[in-house]
Amino acid sequence: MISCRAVAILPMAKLSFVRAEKPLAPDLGADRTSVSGGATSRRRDLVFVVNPRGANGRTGKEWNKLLPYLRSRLSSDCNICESLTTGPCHAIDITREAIREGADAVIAVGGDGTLHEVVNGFFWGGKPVSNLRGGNTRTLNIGLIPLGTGSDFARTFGWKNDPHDAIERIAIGRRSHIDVGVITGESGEPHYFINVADVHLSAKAGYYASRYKKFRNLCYVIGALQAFFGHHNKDLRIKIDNGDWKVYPQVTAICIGNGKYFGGGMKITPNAHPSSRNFEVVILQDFKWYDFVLQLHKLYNGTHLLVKNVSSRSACSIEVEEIVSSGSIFVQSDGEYLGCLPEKFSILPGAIEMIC
Ligand SMILES: Nc1ncnc2c1ncn2[C@@H]1O[C@H](COP(=O)(O)OP(=O)(O)OP(=O)(O)O)[C@@H](O)[C@H]1O
Repeated sequence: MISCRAVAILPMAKLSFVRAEKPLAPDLGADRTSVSGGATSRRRDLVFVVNPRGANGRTGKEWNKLLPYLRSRLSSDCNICESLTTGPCHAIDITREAIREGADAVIAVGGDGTLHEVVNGFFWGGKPVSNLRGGNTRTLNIGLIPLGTGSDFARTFGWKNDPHDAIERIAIGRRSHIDVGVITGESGEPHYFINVADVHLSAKAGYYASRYKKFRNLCYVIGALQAFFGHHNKDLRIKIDNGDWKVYPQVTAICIGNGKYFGGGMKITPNAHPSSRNFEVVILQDFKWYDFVLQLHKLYNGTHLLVKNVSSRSACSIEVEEIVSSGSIFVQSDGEYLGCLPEKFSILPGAIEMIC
């Protein structure tokens, strides 16, 4: 499995923007002004970044079925550009290029992994990517047509994996500022997440789950059980909101929620919300595999915070490191393997405007 962190630091010359194979409307750069209802309004330039391999290939099939409806619903007001990803991390490059070209919105079509890459495409070298065409007052939006296996980010907003609902949201165009998480490790190169970042067992579970996507949401339970083989809870040093370092004994997992759900519907950080301007940090300690099995239903309905050895608090930043470095404690962000500890997780309040 590839971590996008390495790819995100490639020089721009190596990146390529794949234009729509079948542009549905005039491409970016065409005349963008239309008159509707007697008032002059500019046509919005929407770039759809589609992962055809999402949900074990179902995303690509659904997208093809969706195109005629999408065209009929949106193309009277919007220029539509579709760009299919060709492999992991490609959505980052497409997004950056689209923003530089002056897109009004980049819409992720796929699962949380695709959304995660699109979010990372909004940034470059620690700063937001800007429109190179300049000279206008556009606001840049991110959108989502959730068509993944877990599609956990969408659950926080109560959105279903129903692309018609998503197209309706895009057509209406209501927007809201949401927070973005930023992760900085030893390399210093920032990496961004929008939903949940997590450490240790759950991150390892996500790593394994990605091999079983053909089993749909069951892949996360299979991944978690596999992750318990050879798993050891670890004493970790944690610093919250730039306070003092504290040792947390026998940590099973640390979950840093901007959104509420991960693992295909587990309500792991039930008090988190992407517009709250902070994370909910949930720490599980001293869990054995049978605790996981016995408490699984509580993880799904969010009542696990009442279980012994589970703690929760809100925070704007959290740093986590091993006491004795082994380089074996997994970190994942939005369900994507990122690397190993140490890492610092901080919130960027209201960093992105989302079509909600
Ligand atoms: N063309 C491609 N071929 C293979 N893999 C791709 C391609 N485009 C993107 N990917 C990778 O596919 C992975 C999964 O994508 P995505 O998140 O959309 O679907 P999912 O895993 O089924 O959904 P979820 O993350 O919500 O469970 C991402 O890690 C992404 O890097």
